[in-house]
Amino acid sequence: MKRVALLPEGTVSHEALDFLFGDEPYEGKHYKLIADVFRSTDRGNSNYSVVPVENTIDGSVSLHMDWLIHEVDIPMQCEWVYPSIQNLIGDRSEFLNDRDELDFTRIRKIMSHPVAIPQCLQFIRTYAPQAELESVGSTAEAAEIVKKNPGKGWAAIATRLAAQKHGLDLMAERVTDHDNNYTRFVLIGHDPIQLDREADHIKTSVLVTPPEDFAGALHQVLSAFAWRKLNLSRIESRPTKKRLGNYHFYIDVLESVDSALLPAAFAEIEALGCQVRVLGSYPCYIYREV
Ligand SMILES: O=C(O)C(=O)C[C@]1(C(=O)O)C=C[C@@H](O)C=C1
Repeated sequence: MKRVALLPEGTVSHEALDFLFGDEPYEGKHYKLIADVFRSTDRGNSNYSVVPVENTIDGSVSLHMDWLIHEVDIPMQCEWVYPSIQNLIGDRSEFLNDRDELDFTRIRKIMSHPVAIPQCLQFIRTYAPQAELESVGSTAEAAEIVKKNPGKGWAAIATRLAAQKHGLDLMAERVTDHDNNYTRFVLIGHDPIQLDREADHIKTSVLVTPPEDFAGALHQVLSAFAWRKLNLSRIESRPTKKRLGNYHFYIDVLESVDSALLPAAFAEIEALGCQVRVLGSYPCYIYREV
């Protein structure tokens, strides 16, 4: 059975992995910190790691992108998109007013994952503007901390699954600023994965590093894709971390690396003096409501 490293039980990552695997059994290896999720596959303790890379509201998860680029060299084997449904959870009896109604202005602190808090900022500013905000390793860890600290006026932004697991109340459901809130996940591992579902498309992720002080670098790199009519679905600049103002271009192309066009585009980019590192060429699955 495949061993899959991921954040704790009850996280969005956990819900998303269950969706991806469907009826296919897997052994989940849960870690509190994303760093350990990466290390697990890197050290051979797991076959795959689940990595959230982008969110509709908060954008790129830069910490995770940087782990992919700088800390490990593990290929991406598939990508999928899954809804990030966040809720305000806690012990409702702590937040009742004299009329026995929930009053979120009584909340002292709201905890969650640093990517989940910005997804719910309008809700927090409207209903609990006084609450201190604290980031922890995952949405499920926030729920666990709230459960272990009764009577302190703490609440968590987390999944329905985390509320169930930790015996907390769903005080407000679906509190993200937009309903269309999705997270893009990638599964990284050394072996390709076969899943019993049809891919929506194939994508190749590549990291292009231009030489220093290369005028027009981005324009020339993009033109190698453009004139071949290769469709890019994402492009980001990430710091090389070597010198301020030096960047890698992280690029997603909607094409397989096995096509004739893509290797030719890479050869053209290399001929410009840029380094090209393929991070993976993999199937993508889009979530559909059942
Ligand atoms: O904390 C969780 O529940 C996670 O699975 C992590 C994570 C992320 O890292 O982006 C995943 C999706 C959510 O949008 C918020 C947090």
